[in-house]
Amino acid sequence: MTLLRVESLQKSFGSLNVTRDVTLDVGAGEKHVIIGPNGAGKTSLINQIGGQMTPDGGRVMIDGSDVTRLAPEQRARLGLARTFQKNTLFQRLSVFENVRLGVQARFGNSFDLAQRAAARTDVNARARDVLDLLRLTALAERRVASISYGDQRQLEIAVALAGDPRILLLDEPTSGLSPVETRQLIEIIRALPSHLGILMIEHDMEVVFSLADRITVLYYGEVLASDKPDVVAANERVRDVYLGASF
Ligand SMILES: Nc1ncnc2c1ncn2[C@@H]1O[C@H](COP(=O)(O)OP(=O)(O)OP(=O)(O)O)[C@@H](O)[C@H]1O
Repeated sequence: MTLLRVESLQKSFGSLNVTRDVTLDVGAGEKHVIIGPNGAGKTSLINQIGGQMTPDGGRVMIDGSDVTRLAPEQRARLGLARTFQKNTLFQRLSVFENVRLGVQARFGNSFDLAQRAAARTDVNARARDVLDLLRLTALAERRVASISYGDQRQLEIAVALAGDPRILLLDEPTSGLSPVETRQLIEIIRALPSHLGILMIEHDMEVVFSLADRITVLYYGEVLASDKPDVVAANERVRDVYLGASF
């Protein structure tokens, strides 16, 4: 089942075409990885899907609904969540409080006043479950500023997952991580709920090929290939312009 579909997306900054007729989709349970050289337009694409950037043409569909003109919060209500390249955590709050805010951002206002006490229990329970999923339970009471950079990157994913999304966009989740932290994150991403559709940007080829069900290669804003990992790895143009001789 297709959860996310991008159709003929176009975006230019003056004469620079950062997104050129990009079409791709992400199904339930699929891990779809976007690769491409620096400046290929990967983050611009994710920003248009997340609603942080408005495309000039084409459509973004979530579960069949056209969300191209919707604000990020409205897309979040339809089940889309994302992380950013830069850290967006509240450094002075605890790990637990950050995740709880993530739960409240999605569900907080919809709880009935008379159900406040029960709702608080639900929010806390949900936050605890998400911390568990991301293996952060032992750090729950620590202030974010006091935990490692690698744990903060995991926490960003926890916050994104707090609202129980159906589609998760990850912008270079392993950037800046050590090899050990990277391997741990691969395991965590593998163990995320099986119904979740994931679209992620990644540079580390070990991560790409150990996680991806499908790979889309962007080159100067255009889709060069979009297929299963072995097919993409064997694609001559992809090897010429990006992967090189080692793959
Ligand atoms: N708001 C903007 N205004 C003008 N140019 C922009 C803007 N955002 C991005 N660009 C340009 O669009 C091109 C694509 O940038 P983008 O960040 O999407 O690429 P990327 O593939 O994510 O790169 P990287 O791998 O380095 O993160 C770059 O040349 C960038 O300078």
